Amino acid sequence: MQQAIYRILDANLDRAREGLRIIEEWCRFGLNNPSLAEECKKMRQELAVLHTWEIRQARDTPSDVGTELSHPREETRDSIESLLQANLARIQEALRVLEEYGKLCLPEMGGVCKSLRYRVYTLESHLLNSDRHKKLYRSSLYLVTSSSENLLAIVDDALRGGLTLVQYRDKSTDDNIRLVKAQQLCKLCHDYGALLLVNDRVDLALAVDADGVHLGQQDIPIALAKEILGNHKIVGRSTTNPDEMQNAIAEGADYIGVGPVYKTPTKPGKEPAGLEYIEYAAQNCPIPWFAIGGVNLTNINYVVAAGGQRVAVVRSIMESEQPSVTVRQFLGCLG
Ligand SMILES: Cc1ncc(COP(=O)(O)OP(=O)(O)O)c(N)n1
Ligand SMILES: Cc1nc(C(=O)O)sc1CCOP(=O)(O)O
Ligand SMILES: [Mg+2]
Repeated sequence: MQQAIYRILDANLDRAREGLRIIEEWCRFGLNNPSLAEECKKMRQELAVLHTWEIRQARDTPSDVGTELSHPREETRDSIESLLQANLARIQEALRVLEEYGKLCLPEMGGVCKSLRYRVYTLESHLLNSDRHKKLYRSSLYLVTSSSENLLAIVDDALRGGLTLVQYRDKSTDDNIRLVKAQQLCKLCHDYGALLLVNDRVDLALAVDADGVHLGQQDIPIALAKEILGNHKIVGRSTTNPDEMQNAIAEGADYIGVGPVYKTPTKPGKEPAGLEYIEYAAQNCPIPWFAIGGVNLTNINYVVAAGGQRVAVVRSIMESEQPSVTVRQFLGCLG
């Protein structure tokens, strides 16, 4: 019995690791995307740790009745997409098997493989999904809104300046008005081909068919938000330190907020994480991340020097006399 389970684990650890290597090669040589390639490599390494001597010892290839079995569809691939799709599915299947059989004898394997499966879903979104994730990748400036009578006019002007990512953040308005504003913002952003995410509220994001939601540390699990919104939508998470970053990645976040970089009245009482955390993110974060908190046109060069390539701002744009000009200036600094 134990021997049979170890053989299953051995075969599926191999499948998952091979599948990841195939995806990694495309990220590295096809997309020239070092962060996605690094994420694949990290996942392979985590699986390698689980692939212990005892499990490898159980291998018995000559008596494996499955080595000759292959589906005709595995013999040909008609595009890179179908190759990626097939291998991502293979990795997900293998991780599911590892999760289930691992529970019988190696309890820690279940948890690790579950988290890896979420990360593979995120990888899949970045590689295959819609324009939405590509737009997220390409966005270097993220406007997080604050309450304003001129909300739509400010966002409109900022979009004219080239902004491609907006978060509707409104902590105090009544829900019936919030719903209307979220609808209006969603339409406005989509008219410009930009993305709209809703802060905190998965229900509002669902109701207006927004592109996703931004969740804080106290909000619901990312997997649940994706169950509600669909895996094709974007879910982001705020982080203030490396542990929160690693948890968000393990949970399958599509992007994270990294901050506060500086003390900011927009988020009173939240101690700055500083440029050190930006440097950490630059070295360690494989998914898109946005430096947030007190970032403006005067200090953005420090953020960029620390490795920040994307920033999220509230006041710098919401309080600007000319949002479109400010957007262009930010985009100029972010290259
Ligand atoms: C891009 C981005 N990063 C961080 C936050 C902050 O989220 P949270 O910690 O949930 O705080 P509130 O914004 O809800 O007050 C964010 N909104 N966006
Ligand atoms: C909404 C928010 N979240 C932060 C975090 O660090 O999680 S800092 C922040 C406020 C950012 O506003 P401004 O650009 O006006 O300083
Ligand atoms: Mg929040």
